[in-house]
Amino acid sequence: MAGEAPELSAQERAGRPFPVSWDQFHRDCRALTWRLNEVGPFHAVIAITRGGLVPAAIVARELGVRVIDTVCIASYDHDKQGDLQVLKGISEQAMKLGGGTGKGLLIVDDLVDTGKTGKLVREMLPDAHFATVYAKPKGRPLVDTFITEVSQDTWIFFPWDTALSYHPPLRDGAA
Ligand SMILES: O=P(O)(O)OC[C@H]1O[C@H](OP(=O)(O)OP(=O)(O)O)[C@H](O)[C@@H]1O
Ligand SMILES: O=c1[nH]c(=O)c2nc[nH]c2[nH]1
Ligand SMILES: [Mg+2]
Repeated sequence: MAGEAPELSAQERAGRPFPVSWDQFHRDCRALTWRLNEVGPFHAVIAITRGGLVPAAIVARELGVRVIDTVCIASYDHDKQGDLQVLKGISEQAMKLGGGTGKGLLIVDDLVDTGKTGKLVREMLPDAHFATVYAKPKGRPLVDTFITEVSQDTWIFFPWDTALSYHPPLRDGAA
């Protein structure tokens, strides 16, 4: 409609950038595992793809868990959230390991933002433990264990989505 403000993407609404390096991400995943080690043992790790694949590999390695399954969910197209689509559900074998309710299973994702993705997976596995590396306030109540909370107006830039590039000096107006 004429005069209507254009819709802002999640990233535009989230004014503060929070870039995370591979090094930092690895350290944060290890810190997450220290906490999870007190909660387990776990029969299997369920990674919420795609972002959950990277922390799931690191956490599973540290915890000595070799059974890893995926639940494949798409919601953001870059930084715009649409309807959640479950592209692949949890395998029958992993469901069995969790007694049908997820008991003894560990769900891993890179972050919770609005909490929509986490809520959907929790409904599939109500008794599973849900861990993320980062959490924003809206999604935080859904998570059992996380490492770093960032404000809702922050956009986290993960190392697999970014590359090194030139940054102008602060005095030239760089943020
Ligand atoms: O709490 P929410 O608002 O639901 O957002 C969190 C989800 O968004 C991102 O996934 P995305 O849908 O971008 O897919 P991807 O993991 O394949 O990048 C992120 O990896 C979480 O899974
Ligand atoms: O790379 C990302 N950074 C974020 O802060 C975020 N929130 C939802 N989905 C996200 N993806
Ligand atoms: Mg994701």
